[in-house]
Amino acid sequence: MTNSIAEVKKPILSIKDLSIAYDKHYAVKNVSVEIKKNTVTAIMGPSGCGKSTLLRALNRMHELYENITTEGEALLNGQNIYDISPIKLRRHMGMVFQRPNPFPTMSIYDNVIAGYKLNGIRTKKKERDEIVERSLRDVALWDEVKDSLYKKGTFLSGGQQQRLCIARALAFSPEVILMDEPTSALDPIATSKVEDLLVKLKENYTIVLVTHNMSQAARISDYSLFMYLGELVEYGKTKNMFTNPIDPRTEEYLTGKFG
Ligand SMILES: Nc1ncnc2c1ncn2[C@@H]1O[C@H](COP(=O)(O)OP(=O)(O)OP(=O)(O)O)[C@@H](O)[C@H]1O
Repeated sequence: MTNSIAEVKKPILSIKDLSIAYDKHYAVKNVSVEIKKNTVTAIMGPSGCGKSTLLRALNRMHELYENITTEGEALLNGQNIYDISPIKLRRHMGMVFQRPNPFPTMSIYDNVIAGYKLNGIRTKKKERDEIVERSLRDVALWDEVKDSLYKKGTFLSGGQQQRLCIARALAFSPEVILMDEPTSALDPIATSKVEDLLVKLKENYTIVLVTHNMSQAARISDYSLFMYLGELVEYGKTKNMFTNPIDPRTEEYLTGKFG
């Protein structure tokens, strides 16, 4: 069900009849939705409703597992993500996880540039320096770490580590950043910094954010999806969904009746 609003922004990602099953159990069922460019879109819903499964499918993370089947399609700028190699796709669609996970043996600098190194992409030192500075500036971390770039990433606070992981995702200048509860392991101050950052980043990127935190979705997302038992129950402008949900299940969830 879609909130009836004049849609002005262009879709960057079109998900069509996407279903994902673990063995024979469907965790995501026939989801179709268009994610608009330069927005923050929140995926909400009670535990186990398929939020992370849907997000991971967009980055083709399920293919490594034989028991997981994916049906339907997802188009990035009109191109089927299954027609792009996973490595190339991940340059266009970065991923940030729940727990900050900088590579523990690498310096801050090497963490930011890790995607290039791990994929064997050769770059000149000057170019690498520029990518590292740009990415760290984008996450408002440059001033905090510019004098300690060669210290280990794990020396940073939890919130700084998460911003470092976002910088690592930004190093390839992706179009879309997929985020799976990126603030759930952070304290309120670090959470608020990451939220401010996401609102700024949407000027240049499109953000798809799985969150358990309804007030976070209300604060920073432009559009929201509400999922229940693997189905997309409702999609629309966050403001409309929170003030005037269409489906009774959305209303029950938003008013804390379950989840
Ligand atoms: N690797 C897996 N193997 C089998 N079943 C899985 C696997 N991962 C998830 N599931 C099942 O798929 C369903 C959806 O899980 P998923 O993690 O996508 O939900 P979620 O909405 O992200 O939950 P949460 O909010 O608790 O993280 C659940 O029933 C879950 O048990």
